[in-house]
Amino acid sequence: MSGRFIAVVGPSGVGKDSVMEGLAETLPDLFLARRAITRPGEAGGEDFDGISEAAFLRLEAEGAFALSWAAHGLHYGIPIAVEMALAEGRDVLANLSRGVLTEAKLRFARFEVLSLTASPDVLADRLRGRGRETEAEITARLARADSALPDHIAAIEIDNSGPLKQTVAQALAALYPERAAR
Ligand SMILES: Nc1ncnc2c1ncn2[C@@H]1O[C@H](COP(=O)(O)OP(=O)(O)O)[C@@H](O)[C@H]1O
Ligand SMILES: O=P(O)(O)OC[C@H]1O[C@H](OP(=O)(O)OP(=O)(O)O)[C@H](O)[C@@H]1O
Repeated sequence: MSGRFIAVVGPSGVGKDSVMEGLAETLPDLFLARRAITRPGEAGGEDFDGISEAAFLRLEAEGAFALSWAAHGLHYGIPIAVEMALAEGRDVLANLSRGVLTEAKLRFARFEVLSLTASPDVLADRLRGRGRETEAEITARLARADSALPDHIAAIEIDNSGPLKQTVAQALAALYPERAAR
């Protein structure tokens, strides 16, 4: 059977990449989608492929991305390699924009959404602590923090205001209930 495409969504700074890494530590067989982003490669945070806008647009036109979108003045792409991992039966985790969920649901036969939340104060602290964005960029990211998921998208919702370990344990239990039963 093919793997599941698991979209991880939520406001900037909520902990999407941290939770994805925590899940992959426990389940090394998970495939973490490495995104192409038009952000300088040394920017820090998640492991991503930093490319120029011209390179991004060329790759996008060539069909190199399973999904692509623009946000925060940047372009983002999920490499087509995820299709191969799914075909091998591996579950794929990808940090997505909430705006691309409808398209993703149509594209992937087995599709799940992990929606992470945290209070505005926690988000602001985390973004400042991460230190990747300027104060103006942080303000812009906080302004879109409460955008909702589309109505027809069912999601596993987990609050990541507490310890990361707790969130990872909750996500594991929700995504892999058979593990908890063992
Ligand atoms: N549960 C948590 N408790 C404390 N800090 C966290 C937690 N989850 C994430 N962080 C920290 O918050 C910052 C933003 O996390 P990150 O995973 O980059 O979020 P996102 O990918 O959603 O923008 C990082 O510095 C990360 O280490
Ligand atoms: O439409 P939204 O749901 O608001 O999401 C917009 C973008 O924000 C996040 O990007 P990015 O990884 O650059 O930011 P983050 O690490 O701060 O979440 C997310 O992965 C999307 O690419």
